[in-house]
Amino acid sequence: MPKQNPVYGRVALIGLGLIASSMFWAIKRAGLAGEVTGYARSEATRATAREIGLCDRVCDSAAEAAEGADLVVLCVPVGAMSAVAAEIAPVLKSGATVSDVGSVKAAVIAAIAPHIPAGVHFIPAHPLAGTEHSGPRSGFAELFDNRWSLIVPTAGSDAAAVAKLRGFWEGLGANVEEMDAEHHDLVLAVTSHTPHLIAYTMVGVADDLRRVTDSEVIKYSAAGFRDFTRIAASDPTMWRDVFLNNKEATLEILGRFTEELFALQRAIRTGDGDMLHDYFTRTRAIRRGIIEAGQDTDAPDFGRSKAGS
Ligand SMILES: NC(=O)C1=CN([C@@H]2O[C@H](COP(=O)(O)OP(=O)(O)OC[C@H]3O[C@@H](n4cnc5c(N)ncnc54)[C@H](O)[C@@H]3O)[C@@H](O)[C@H]2O)C=CC1
Ligand SMILES: O=C(O)C(=O)Cc1ccc(O)cc1
Repeated sequence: MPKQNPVYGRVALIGLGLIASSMFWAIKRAGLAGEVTGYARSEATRATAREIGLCDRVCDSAAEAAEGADLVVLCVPVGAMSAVAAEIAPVLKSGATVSDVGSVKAAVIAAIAPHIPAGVHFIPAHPLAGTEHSGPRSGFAELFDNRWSLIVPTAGSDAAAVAKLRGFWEGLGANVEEMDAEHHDLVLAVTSHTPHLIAYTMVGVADDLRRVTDSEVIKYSAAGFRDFTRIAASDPTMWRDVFLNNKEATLEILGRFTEELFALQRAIRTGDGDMLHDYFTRTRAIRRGIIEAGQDTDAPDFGRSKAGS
């Protein structure tokens, strides 16, 4: 029997993929809403949602799902946010909150904000939790447990509405912090966006090489490369939109990455073992710092016990 602790009367989830389906199961787990409506663009996704009981009511348009909702969460790829916001704008009820879960914030705010009518709160958010899977069957209630969810209030955001959204995300299991959009986009460019691009590149290089080495790249792939392939299996539409909409920060970090890579390349070519050793010692300390701060819930135990050696 789920706990009953409703924060909103009705919640509408637009775009029924990994994040929305995880939100739905977590909402039900904690009883955070009286009713959850949902909409996805494709008929097949709506049919799947109805089949698996994803949402109390699956609607045939975004406007139908959003009408009368107290909280509307846009869970579509970043590039689709503007069109969805325009579609729901006329039916939003006064006092409602519109939020989103997009991986980029400045561009998403610019895309959504112009459509938000007076009397409706707009409070962007971004859960830092996900997997390489997508679609309505990929979600699970525990996705946000003990993960960060960043709330990015816009100019003039209503404090009570922000506090309510914070309580909602905490009810979903997340730890909540507030951050401004530009800072968010730079931090995410370092911690998520550029690493994804590097994983895509590495798997692409291996794929080119596979033509030379036949199937050995797959057969003998070690843990590091397997991690890259997991990340590189992420949804192409979502990640295309992330890079097109967090251009400046990603290019800035990619520029720095390239400089470091050239420095390491030079050290290898010139046989500068000290440089390589110093560099890897510094990066190992960063990893250990993350584990000691308890910020890597997936880290195996040996990571902690060896941290002082
Ligand atoms: N996948 C991840 O690890 C994370 C994703 N995000 C963000 O969450 C959002 C959703 O991502 P996922 O749930 O992973 O994607 P997903 O691909 O699993 O689901 C997206 C859903 O939106 C629907 N959709 C696409 N365009 C639409 C439109 N114009 N109108 C209505 N529905 C539309 C798709 O049919 C699909 O059901 C994205 O903005 C992404 O940047 C945030 C945190 C983590
Ligand atoms: O699966 C992974 O490794 C992730 O990095 C998950 C993720 C992907 C996109 C986000 O905006 C936030 C988290």
